[in-house]
Amino acid sequence: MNESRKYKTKKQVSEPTLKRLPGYLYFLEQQKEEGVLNISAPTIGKKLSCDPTQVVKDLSVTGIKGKPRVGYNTYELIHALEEFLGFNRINEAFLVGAGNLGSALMAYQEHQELGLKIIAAFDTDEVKIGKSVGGIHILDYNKLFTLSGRLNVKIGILTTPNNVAQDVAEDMVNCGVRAIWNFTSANLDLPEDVIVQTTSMSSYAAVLLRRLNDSDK
Ligand SMILES: NC(=O)c1ccc[n+]([C@@H]2O[C@H](COP(=O)([O-])OP(=O)(O)OC[C@H]3O[C@@H](n4cnc5c(N)ncnc54)[C@H](O)[C@@H]3O)[C@@H](O)[C@H]2O)c1
Repeated sequence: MNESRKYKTKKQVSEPTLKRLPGYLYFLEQQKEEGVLNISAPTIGKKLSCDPTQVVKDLSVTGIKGKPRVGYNTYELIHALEEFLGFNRINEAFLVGAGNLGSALMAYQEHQELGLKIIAAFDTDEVKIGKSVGGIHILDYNKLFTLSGRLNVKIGILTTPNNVAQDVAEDMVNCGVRAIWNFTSANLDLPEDVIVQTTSMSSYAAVLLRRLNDSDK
């Protein structure tokens, strides 16, 4: 890869673009498996229902440019996307709240392919403490404070009940966490420099149901 190539800083990249990038990567990996060496923006756009101009704009964040009549080199683009998204680095994460959803996330090892590795889970429930799910130990929540100093983990996954989410999130931040993947419905109030990504299944369900309802009219 060209060492002089400069990535745009992620702050300049819009959230819709960032959300589309993993989809491009997934599609390109499929194409690589099928032996496709070069691929054009219109081909990518057609498959992913995206305007080719938008595809070119999105992929430009990696610093890779397609060649006229040839397109992108599949391998080069995959590598650049992985590097841009941080998928080829392993980022360690804590999970707090090893209940139904937390356990499902712990058992879902494919997160590692996205560069995210849950190294420990914490819970207050004595029945769960000491057990493990997907090879990940569930530890006493009180140990979060002592262990975080040693482990220097920057990512926290929040899967507690909503009513304790704010307190737990504040604890995570006090333990050095800089980015929280929030699965609760709580609207977290945290310092501005903390990155919070909320995955609210209820809002996705609301959009789905509303669209279904509209399409029936
Ligand atoms: N289960 C789902 O499919 C689902 C879907 C969407 C959203 N959510 C959201 O995810 C969150 C968890 O849901 P769930 O169904 O897994 O609940 P759950 O009750 O099964 O799990 C919550 C876990 O958090 C632990 N916990 C409670 N207080 C704690 C604290 N102060 N510190 C550390 N751990 C604590 C509990 O012991 C329990 O193990 C909720 O906010 C819920 O709204 C769940």
